[in-house]
Amino acid sequence: MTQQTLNNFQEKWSELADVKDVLAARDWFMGTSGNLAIKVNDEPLHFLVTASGKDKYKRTDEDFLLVDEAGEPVETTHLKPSTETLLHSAIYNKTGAGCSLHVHTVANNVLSELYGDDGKIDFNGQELIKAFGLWDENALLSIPIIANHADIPKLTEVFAKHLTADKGAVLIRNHGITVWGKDAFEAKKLLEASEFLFQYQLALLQLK
Ligand SMILES: CSCCC(=O)C(=O)COP(=O)(O)O
Ligand SMILES: [Zn+2]
Repeated sequence: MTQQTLNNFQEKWSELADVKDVLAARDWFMGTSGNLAIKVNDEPLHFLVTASGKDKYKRTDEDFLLVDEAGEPVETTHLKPSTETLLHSAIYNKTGAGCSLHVHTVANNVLSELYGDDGKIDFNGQELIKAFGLWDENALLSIPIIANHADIPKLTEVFAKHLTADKGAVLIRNHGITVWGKDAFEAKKLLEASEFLFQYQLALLQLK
């Protein structure tokens, strides 16, 4: 590893660890759920992904491991990449994204079930859709909802159909949300904006 590669690796590790701490403070990793990834190198494609099954509320030296474009560890390790690494691989293989985040929350699960049969949930007239770059007064943010296939290659195949832009979000029914953006800042912004919109919609439905 050259000094530059090492510096980049450490920088990306620390960026992802900082995002993980903020999401943990929001209590978005219940029961070891969730996984996070950040691209470290384009060619060959290498990205850091959370190790599977860890308590993501803790910060340790074994939180992430480096994997290749197929989601396989780059070096021999006792750590297992996230069971959902293939979703992150698909993001980096099909888009120009640099960071991808997946969390399970009560709000995203309840809404994915309520709107699951529609295959999407729409938001308009909401200030926070601007986080997705939608600034027009009549702009519509439509977040796709896909079935939660237990078979991860199958889930990835369905998920990958929605990887049509360098930033976006997909809800997996009764499972969670995956967002991606050009870097950690953008991915975190999209995740927070999505969760704000979900919490708002849930609160509104409860008042009706
Ligand atoms: C215990 S949560 C079920 C698996 C899951 O959906 C998830 O997000 C966490 O899996 P990982 O292998 O990334 O820890
Ligand atoms: Zn999950």
